[in-house]
Amino acid sequence: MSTHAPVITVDGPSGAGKGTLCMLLAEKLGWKLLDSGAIYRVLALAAIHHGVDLESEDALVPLAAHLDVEFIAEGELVKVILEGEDVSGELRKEETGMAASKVAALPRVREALLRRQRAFSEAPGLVADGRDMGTVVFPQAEVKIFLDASAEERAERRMKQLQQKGLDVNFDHLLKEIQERDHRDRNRAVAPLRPAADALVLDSTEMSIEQVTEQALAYIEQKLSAE
Ligand SMILES: Nc1ncnc2c1ncn2[C@@H]1O[C@H](COP(=O)(O)OP(=O)(O)OP(=O)(O)O)[C@@H](O)[C@H]1O
Ligand SMILES: Nc1ccn([C@@H]2O[C@H](COP(=O)(O)O)[C@@H](O)[C@H]2O)c(=O)n1
Repeated sequence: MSTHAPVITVDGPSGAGKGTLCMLLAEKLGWKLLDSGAIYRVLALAAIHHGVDLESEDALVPLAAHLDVEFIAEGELVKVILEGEDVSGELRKEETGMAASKVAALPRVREALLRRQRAFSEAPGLVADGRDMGTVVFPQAEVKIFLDASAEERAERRMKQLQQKGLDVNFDHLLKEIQERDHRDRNRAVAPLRPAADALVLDSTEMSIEQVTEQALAYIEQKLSAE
């Protein structure tokens, strides 16, 4: 007998705060967490390591279908092992995000990664972070949130995040990269970034992490108690 596990989806553009919110929600609810962006990032890294063209759908599909990756939770951090190698640092780089958005635009690549993402759903529940969690991967999700923020605010947040890691970054360059990735993610032919029709849209431009979490939790409580 299969047991139904509830799903909360959080979609939105890069730097809107999805990862931060999803981690807090998963911790608070004691639910599993899916960082679907990490899967696209791992695929992009596998392609780069094997010298595979990021636009060659024929070469990327078998790589996606046989990705040898392990996500190991270590407290608040997740160690990512690709083909036996720790790629956690490389995974979070801006250029890896850009490469991920190129492979993510290919329809058969997305198809090849669908089952792997759906397999994360298990009791007592799943919090899923991505671009198409509420529209394609978990259309039946009990709660859907679309977290947004202006591109300028997202570039500002990313700049602070990278500066905290000791990196020297340029705001205009970051903003341009964010806008380019937004454009690719929003305009691709398959699973474009957009809110599901039944999602709560939260614009976090002028909200703190605490305010976003509070509003999300209130909405989740309301939706789950109405089930
Ligand atoms: N409401 C907020 N106000 C200010 N800073 C925020 C807010 N939400 C998140 N941040 C900060 O912004 C940065 C980016 O957040 P996060 O990584 O959660 O975004 P994301 O949407 O998951 O991005 P990506 O899709 O690229 O992984 C982090 O440093 C985080 O602490
Ligand atoms: N459900 C998803 C998740 C991610 N992507 C693509 O991967 C890129 C990297 O995602 P991050 O959340 O880790 O920044 C992103 O720009 C998308 O192109 C996706 O298509 N679908």
